[in-house]
Amino acid sequence: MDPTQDKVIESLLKAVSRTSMLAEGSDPELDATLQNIRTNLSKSQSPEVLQKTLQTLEPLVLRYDEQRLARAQTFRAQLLELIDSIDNLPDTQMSTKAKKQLEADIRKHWQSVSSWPELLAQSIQLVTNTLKQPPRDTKNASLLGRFFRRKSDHNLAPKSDSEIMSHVSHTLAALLANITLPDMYRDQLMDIKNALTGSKDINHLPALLDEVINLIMVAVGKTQEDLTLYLSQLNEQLASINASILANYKAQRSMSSTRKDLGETFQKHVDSTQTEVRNATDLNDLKSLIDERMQTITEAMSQFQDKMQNQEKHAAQSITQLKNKVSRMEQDATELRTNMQQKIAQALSDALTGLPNRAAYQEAIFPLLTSAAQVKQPLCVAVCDVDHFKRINDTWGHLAGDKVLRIIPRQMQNALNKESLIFRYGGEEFIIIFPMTSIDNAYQYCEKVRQAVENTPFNMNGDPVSVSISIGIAQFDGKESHDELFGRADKNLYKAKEEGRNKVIHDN
Ligand SMILES: Nc1nc2c(ncn2[C@@H]2O[C@H](COP(=O)(O)OP(=O)(O)OP(=O)(O)O)[C@@H](O)[C@H]2O)c(=O)[nH]1
Repeated sequence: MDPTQDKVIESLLKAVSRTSMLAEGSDPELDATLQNIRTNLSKSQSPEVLQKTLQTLEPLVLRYDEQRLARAQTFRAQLLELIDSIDNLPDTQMSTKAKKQLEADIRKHWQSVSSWPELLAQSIQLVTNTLKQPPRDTKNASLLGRFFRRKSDHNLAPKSDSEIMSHVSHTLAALLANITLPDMYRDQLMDIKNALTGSKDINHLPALLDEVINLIMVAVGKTQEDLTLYLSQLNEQLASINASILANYKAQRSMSSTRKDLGETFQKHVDSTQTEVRNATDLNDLKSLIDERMQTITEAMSQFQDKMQNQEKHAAQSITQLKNKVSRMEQDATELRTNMQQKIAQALSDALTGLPNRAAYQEAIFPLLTSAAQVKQPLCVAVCDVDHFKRINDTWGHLAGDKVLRIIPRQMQNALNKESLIFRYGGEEFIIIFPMTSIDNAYQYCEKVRQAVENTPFNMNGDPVSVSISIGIAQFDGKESHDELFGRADKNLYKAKEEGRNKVIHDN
């Protein structure tokens, strides 16, 4: 084959293989097929094998779409039920206009997964506004009491906080059950569910709802939609590229058969000329015979040249088309990658403190543990928890609590070196990873952090307030699981709390 074509096809196959990697992670069977495509591409460049593999991709993409539709239908039903159940509560007045508008939005956008977080946020907003309205006739009914008494239950006693939270937890769990979450979010999801069922304080509800929305946005938001769209485009592109490869192979075959035809035509003329020259008796006859033969050969040559020129032109055009397709695919892949990176960055950072969040911690810790074990270098994990934080909230309000949570990481950063990684693990809990650091050094850094927080003059409504944190540290032993390591650090944090707080404790 022509070396230029070889190169084009090679870079094409590379692009196909690279772009198929981007679609990974959305469906296990799809993953398996994409893996299969990559294996086939690396083993063989035969268009037949490529075509066969591509045919298996299409039904999987279609199935993925069907599943997405079913999930969206359930999501729509759950959302409408949530709104109706709040509208049917006693003593509540949901704005008819807002309700109608929201229902219209749901009807319009329910199929677009990227609109789910927005629809959910709007629903929560409507619910909150409705519940904030003063009761129509029962002035003294509590917010929660109103939340869970049906309009027909006017004379019944308000339900307890735990019943209310269990109702909320049920509705949100049903919503969460309809989204596919990657494995790394499993713990976070479990924590949200536990918090919903475990907490009796209505003040926690907005933060938990935020987390639910965030989780939905992270897990099935725009990224998934981009991915689905991209998968169908990828499928089309792969099919058309495959067709171009086949056409090129055919053109190659046809060019070599044209050359063969010319060779045969020459041979035939040479053979018959030789015989006729041998049998010729007259010089003039011989001269005109040779003239005639030369004429025929010149015509055959010029026909051959025309045919070859056409075929070469055709081949050059199809190579240009192939090149364009490859560069379009590469461009799409780059855009998608940038888009995904932005989404991932958003999903991995905590809105209040700007620190990397719990999901970011999960992503960071496992590779660090693997490499610490491989290169036999120490690594420590510290779990930090603000002392009596509930008191700060209860005394000066949640906004003051939030301010403390924003200031503490800055103090931590000042006390630590560049290599240490700080995460907001949740609530008033922070994690520090100390790569390549022994327990003694990690302890010294944590002591600095503890002192920095203790010496920070926090100011609440003009009053100076002292805040402290307790820290538990553990050093990775090179073999244990992450849970074991984390468990030891957490146990040390617990000891620090038990021993009076404002302390750093590590394993001996
Ligand atoms: N302001 C604010 N408070 C939060 C946030 N996340 C969690 N909290 C509160 O943090 C408090 C944590 O309280 P607890 O777990 O009882 O612990 P604590 O009061 O810090 O006591 P110890 O840990 O035993 O020292 C709860 O009141 C939560 O409502 C947040 O983002 N902002």
